[in-house]
Amino acid sequence: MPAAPSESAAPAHPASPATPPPEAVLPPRAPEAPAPGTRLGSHYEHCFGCGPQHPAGLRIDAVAGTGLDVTAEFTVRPEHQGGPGLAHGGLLTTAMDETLGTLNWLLHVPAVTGRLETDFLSPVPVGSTLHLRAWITGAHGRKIYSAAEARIGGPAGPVAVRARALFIQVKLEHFTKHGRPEDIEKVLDDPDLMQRARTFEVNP
Ligand SMILES: CCCCCCCCCCCC(=O)SCCNC(=O)CCNC(=O)[C@H](O)C(C)(C)COP(=O)(O)OP(=O)(O)OC[C@H]1O[C@@H](n2cnc3c(N)ncnc32)[C@H](O)[C@@H]1OP(=O)(O)O
Repeated sequence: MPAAPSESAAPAHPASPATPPPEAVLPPRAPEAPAPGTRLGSHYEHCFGCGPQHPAGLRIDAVAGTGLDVTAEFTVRPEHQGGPGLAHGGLLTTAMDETLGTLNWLLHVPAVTGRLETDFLSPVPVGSTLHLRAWITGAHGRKIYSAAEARIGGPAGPVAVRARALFIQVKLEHFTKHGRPEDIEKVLDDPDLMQRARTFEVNP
């Protein structure tokens, strides 16, 4: 049997791809970014994370912060259970993903989650309101690094969930090329949504 590698052979805290490397910088808030305090609304009405039409969705409606940050609230409903009376962990990860995704509006570039790391620090009972906050920690090339936390009971309550993420900038074609055609067609027929999406059109 080969000898186990010595502990000194591995770094104590291997660098995570979701942690900004030294060459990353904090990007500027885009001139087109919504003003601080603006409700960001839903990017797609059937989105599980933010869509008002989704029957079991999280309906997250984030608010732009003054810097590269957003806040949101999410109340856990019975349809979000994993353990009896408790929020499902994957669903809490979705809440983090959605909140982190709204940071797109502050940089004004479309980006998708490449990597998302979540720490679950305490159980979250059904009926709890999570106070979410997400912020950008750096950017380099097409990579956007960010972090988020969810506190129970109030903006200063105990942290129940923590996350960090690597988003990758994409062109709008990412969505029109890969999505199910009938859903794409409906979106293309929606002038309001397309107008909102086109304001994103940049060259990543
Ligand atoms: C209508 C309005 C809409 C607005 C809609 C907004 C929606 C937000 C919704 C919430 C967010 C989501 O859930 S989004 C849905 C979940 N995510 C996805 O479906 C993404 C699926 N993955 C992909 O499509 C692809 O892998 C991409 C786009 C992420 C990357 O592909 P690519 O474009 O070919 O680029 P690629 O060269 O591979 O990667 C670029 C750089 O990032 C690094 N990189 C890429 N992925 C990773 C990774 N997981 N971990 C580490 N590093 C990574 C690469 O090493 C490379 O580094 P270097 O070589 O440059 O150093």
